Amino acid sequence: MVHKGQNGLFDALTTKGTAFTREERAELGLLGLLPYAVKTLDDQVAHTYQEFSRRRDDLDKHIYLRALQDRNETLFYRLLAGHVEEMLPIVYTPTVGEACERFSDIYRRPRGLFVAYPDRGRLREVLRNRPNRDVDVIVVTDGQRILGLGDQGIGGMGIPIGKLSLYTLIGGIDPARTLPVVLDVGTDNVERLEDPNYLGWRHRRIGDDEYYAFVDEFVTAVREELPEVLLQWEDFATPHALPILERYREEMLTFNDDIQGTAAVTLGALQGAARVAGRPLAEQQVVMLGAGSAGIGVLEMIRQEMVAQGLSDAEAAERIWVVDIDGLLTDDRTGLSDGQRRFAQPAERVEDWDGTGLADVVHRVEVGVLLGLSTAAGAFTEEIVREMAGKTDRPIIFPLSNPTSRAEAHPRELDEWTDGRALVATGSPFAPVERGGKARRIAQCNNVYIFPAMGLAVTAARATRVTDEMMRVAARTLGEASPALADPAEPLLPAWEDVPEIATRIATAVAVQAVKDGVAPEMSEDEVAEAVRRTRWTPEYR
Ligand SMILES: NC(=O)c1ccc[n+]([C@@H]2O[C@H](COP(=O)([O-])OP(=O)(O)OC[C@H]3O[C@@H](n4cnc5c(N)ncnc54)[C@H](O)[C@@H]3O)[C@@H](O)[C@H]2O)c1
Ligand SMILES: O=C(O)C[C@H](O)C(=O)O
Ligand SMILES: [Mn+2]
Repeated sequence: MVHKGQNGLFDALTTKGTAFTREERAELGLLGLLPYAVKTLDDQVAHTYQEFSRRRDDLDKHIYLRALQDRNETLFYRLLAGHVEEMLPIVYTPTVGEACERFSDIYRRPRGLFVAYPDRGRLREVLRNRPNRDVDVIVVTDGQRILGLGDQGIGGMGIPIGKLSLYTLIGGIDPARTLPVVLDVGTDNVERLEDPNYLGWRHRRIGDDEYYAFVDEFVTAVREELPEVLLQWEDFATPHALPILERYREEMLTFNDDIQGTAAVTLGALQGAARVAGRPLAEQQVVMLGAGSAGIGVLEMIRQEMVAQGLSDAEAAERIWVVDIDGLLTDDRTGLSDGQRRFAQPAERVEDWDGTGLADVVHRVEVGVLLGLSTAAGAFTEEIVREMAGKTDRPIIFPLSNPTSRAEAHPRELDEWTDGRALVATGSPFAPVERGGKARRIAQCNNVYIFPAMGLAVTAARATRVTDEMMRVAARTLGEASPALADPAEPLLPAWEDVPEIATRIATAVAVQAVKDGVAPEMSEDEVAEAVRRTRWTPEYR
């Protein structure tokens, strides 16, 4: 619906700005409110691209695009769609990390919901005030673990905004049906607390009892106001992430992207890598640096895959080695969570080792797959990588920590230290690596390959739960689209221009699985495909 007059001009979801025709201007009471010239959407795209290109640094570019999004969403998405590879790192990782750190400084206009602890008891009212009535997808964070940048308090809001932009760009979710949310439960980031510009509740983070009660009030309000919405949890600190997921996942349509989305994309990328390496996952020794919710989530899915390939639970666990800040996870360690304990090696297996750091593990184990979800920049050192490369023909090495400044290794180094034999995927985007005069694109193993498709799937299928099997199907469908399957010299994951198409494929397969799992109304495969097609929103003036 297009509003009349000034209001219509400033409604970002429906405005056409200078593209309102003479007739529309007359009909909508806009005569005189716009400069005379009438532009087309394509003219506007060309113009905004030119302006975008004039911004000096990436944060300026981010600010420019965010302002455009607040002004004219159709134009924003049309511009993005034509320049995905160039603009993804601007609206999303890594630049969104900086935008979160500087959120209060660069703040211009509100977007979504700021759900603050002092408003507890009134969250139903807060939810009712939401800017968009009908919502398909909520992304919510509490800002405590923003990428590998730690606690950003309210600044974490940049992440739900960025992720939802990709739900639309890649998954075709109507931007009028998205809702970014930040739970403002204080911050322990002293820099933010002392910053006069800080826009959040200036308070230390609340204790766990108050915290879980507040999350519960929020979830209750969401379920009352938007009973069918997909609620995606994002960038919660590990001690809260899994308890929250387990508390709500059987009761409503919800998933945790850092745990489940990351696992699915990693498994997808490993599918291509294992094929090129000529060795199935179940025959690999896997080493993970980092035992947070992301790392453990990935390993859970890897173990399930190894079991699907014929191993017992125990045999799979034997092949998985997890190293955290205190060294290898072993069963004599205290203070491990249940999730971590499932991957703890028997202490006697390592009793004659000199140490249990990453270098020791790589030295002792015939490691074929090395994964990093640790935030430990540079932790995959030359010595470690060279040692691993001596043990296997095609070492599979994924430095997955974000943003770029937290990556466990640079792909150029991995290429050099392994004479080009390493099969690499990174969490953040990196420039192509040159070898023998040829530039090779580096796959970005980031949950952005999964969550937009998941949103499209559950929206189209009207699913009521996100099952593990739906996540596995997403991983498998992505894995089958790996360019490396056809040509081992190609990247492990599809190119960005193909990703919206592949998201449709993933969404269709996931929606079919939702029906099979009994968490979506009965539909034939054709009906599912048609529902997915119909759900997809495209940026054009209507
Ligand atoms: N590529 C993706 O799609 C993706 C998805 C989710 C998370 N991530 C990234 O993964 C990282 C971790 O996320 P998380 O939520 O699990 O974080 P977390 O802080 O809970 O976990 C970090 C883990 O790494 C360990 N660690 C930290 N420093 C270390 C060091 N120097 N040596 C060895 N181990 C060390 C910690 O002990 C902990 O087990 C973040 O950088 C995040 O951006 C990437
Ligand atoms: O946000 C990203 O780029 C991926 C992931 O969700 C992360 O937390 O690092
Ligand atoms: Mn995340």
